[in-house]
Amino acid sequence: MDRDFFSLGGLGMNNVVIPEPEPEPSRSNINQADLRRALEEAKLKSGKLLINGRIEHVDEHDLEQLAELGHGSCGTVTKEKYKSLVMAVKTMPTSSDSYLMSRILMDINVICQSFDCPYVVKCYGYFINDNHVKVCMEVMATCLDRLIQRVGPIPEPIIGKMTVSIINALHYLKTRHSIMHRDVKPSNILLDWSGVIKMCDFGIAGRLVASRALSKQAGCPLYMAPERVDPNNLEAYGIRSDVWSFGVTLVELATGQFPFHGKNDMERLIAIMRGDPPRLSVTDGFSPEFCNLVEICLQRNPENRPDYNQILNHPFLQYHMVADTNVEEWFFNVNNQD
Ligand SMILES: Nc1ncnc2c1ncn2[C@@H]1O[C@H](COP(=O)(O)OP(=O)(O)OP(=O)(O)O)[C@@H](O)[C@H]1O
Repeated sequence: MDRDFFSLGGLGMNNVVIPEPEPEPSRSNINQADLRRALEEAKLKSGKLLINGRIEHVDEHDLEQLAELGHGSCGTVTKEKYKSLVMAVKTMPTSSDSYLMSRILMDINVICQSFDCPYVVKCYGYFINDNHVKVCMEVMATCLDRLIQRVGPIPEPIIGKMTVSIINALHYLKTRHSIMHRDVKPSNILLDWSGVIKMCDFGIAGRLVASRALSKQAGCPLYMAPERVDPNNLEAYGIRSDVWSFGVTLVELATGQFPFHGKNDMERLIAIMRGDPPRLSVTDGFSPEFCNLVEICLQRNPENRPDYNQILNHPFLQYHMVADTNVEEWFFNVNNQD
């Protein structure tokens, strides 16, 4: 590792406040001076890639584009090569919109500062210019959203291993950086060819103040906890809202389907606010421990949901932490069955 790397605070921005991404109607709350300072700070580290433990100064034009990997609401992800290193590069247009810019800077900052967490996708560095921001990450094989679209429900032992990684990532973000992810869903969980699971996409992560976050609307509404969807609830919310999104994700992985039904998103949101939370059943072949974990995470009252320490100590996690499950082999087999 480059000697100066840790003293520089990794590639993240440690000395500035990044205004929290707050979608409409609170856009005007974004502090423009903080945003400018964060952007200037980020530009100082633009073009520095951490490769094999050393920082290299790289010209983005030396990256060779190989293939498209996917796209989301903020930009496109492509497979690109620099010398012999193949990376996943997320390109997002630089925006005069403060909300979008704070989202981009938050994403960069969290991913760069989390370089010491094995459950967060690794970042090599980034490029920022007046037109776009390119974040260079390790290449993963797929996100879990695409995986279930292709293979359907995922076997419980594989979900067990995924659960251990997801909760460790969320616990790390909370305890080390005092942030909550706020967008936990299958498309933000990635799997590599050796069966390693990591979280990505920290654009709308929220800083926790006294264990609570304030901006309400950030995140994909369909995975949001009822207390975040409810327009009449103006209370701040805590990590237990991410625990709900994690519970919804578990049911989707186990059944292969998004668990709230309706003809459109509005009907699905009403089902989230008013309907019974989804459950798994032992009669469908799931273990009692798995059914119980889903049940306690999908409690309508956030105070009845467990925190990360309680989830890490839950019998389902305790079992799968040490279980001899070969995710790599399972993934190899599903890739080669058709
Ligand atoms: N490091 C990576 N390696 C391989 N594929 C990736 C990587 N990061 C992202 N992808 C792919 O690119 C897609 C788009 O990612 P991105 O983070 O931009 O958006 P998203 O999370 O899918 O959607 P949204 O931004 O709307 O939440 C992902 O769904 C995933 O399939």
